[in-house]
Amino acid sequence: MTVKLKCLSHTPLRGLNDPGAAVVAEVDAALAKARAEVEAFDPELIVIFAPDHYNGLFYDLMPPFVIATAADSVGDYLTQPGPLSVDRSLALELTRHVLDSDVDIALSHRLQVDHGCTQTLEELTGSIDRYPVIPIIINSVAPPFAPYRRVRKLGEAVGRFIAKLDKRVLILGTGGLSHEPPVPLLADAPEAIAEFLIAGRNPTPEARAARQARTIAAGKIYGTSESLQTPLNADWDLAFIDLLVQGRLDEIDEFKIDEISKAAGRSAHEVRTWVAAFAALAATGAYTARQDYYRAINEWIAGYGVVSAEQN
Ligand SMILES: O=C(O)CCc1cccc(O)c1O
Ligand SMILES: [Fe+2]
Repeated sequence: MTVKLKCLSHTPLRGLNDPGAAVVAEVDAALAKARAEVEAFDPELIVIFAPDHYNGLFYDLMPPFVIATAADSVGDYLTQPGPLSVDRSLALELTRHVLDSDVDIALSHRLQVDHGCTQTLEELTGSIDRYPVIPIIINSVAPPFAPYRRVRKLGEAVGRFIAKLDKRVLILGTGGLSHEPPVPLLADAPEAIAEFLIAGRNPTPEARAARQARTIAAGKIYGTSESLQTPLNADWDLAFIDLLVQGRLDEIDEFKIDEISKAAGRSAHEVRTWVAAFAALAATGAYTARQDYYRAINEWIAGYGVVSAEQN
C-alpha cells in the first residue's frame, strides 16, 4: 500500500463569482500542481471524505456518516452530472470493516452527491469518473453533528482498511475552511424551507437556479457590513492547518461544535472531512504534511486552503 492525501476547500462560486485575476491565477496554479501530482501518483483507488449540502441527504433520514457503493452527481452549479466510478465491492467491504470497528455508518446503494464531492474530483483528476472511488459522506452541514472525536474514529477505521490493501490509495478531504454560505437551518425555518430541508430531493431546475442565485448574491457582499453571515477567519484556518501539519490530531477530540460555528462559520464544519482524511492517513503510519496554499477569498465564500501529506 502507498498512500497520499490531499485536502482542499471547494467552492461552487469558482467561475461564477471570481476574485481578481491574480488570485484566480494563484489558485489555478495551486490546483494544476495538485492535479499533476495526482496524475504522477496514478491512484488505483480514491477514498473521498465529502459533505453534502441538501442535495443527496435530507432530514427525512439524516445519517452522521454514509458510505456509497454507487453514486450519481446531481450536477449542481458548474459541476459535471452523472455516475462516479464507485468500486462497489470494495465499498461494501469497507462498510463491513467500519462497522466491525465499532463505528456506526449508513450504507447507500444509490447516493446522489453534489459539488461537495464532485468539484474536488474534477479539479484533481479532470473528471468525476477517472479513477475508482469510494465516497464517504460526513454530515457537516445539517445539525446536529456527531462529535469531532467520532469523525476521527471513523477516519482511523477507514485508514486501517486502506493499510491492508495492496494498492496506491489517494485519500481526499473536501470543504472548509472557515466560511458561512447562506444554507438554511431547520430550526425556526418557515414551512416551505423546512419542507425543502426534510424532503427536497430532485428540485425543479427553477428551484435549483434560485438557490444558486442566492449563493452568488451572498458572495457579492460576503465579508462586508451588508452580509449577515459569519465572516472568514484566517487565523482559525491557519491554526487548524498547523495542527494537521504538526500531527496534533488528538487535540481534535476536544473541538467544540458551537464554538467553531461562532468563530469560523457554520459551514466550517466541512473540515470534518479533513479530520477524517488525516486520521485515516495517520492510521497507516507516520506522515509528513505541507500547506500548499491558503487565502481567505470572500468572493468564493471560502477560507481557501490546499494541504498535501504522505507517509514517511
Ligand atoms: O449551495 C450550497 O448549499 C452552499 C454552496 C457553497 C458556497 C461556498 C462554499 C461552500 O463550501 C459551499 O458548499
Ligand atoms: Fe461546501
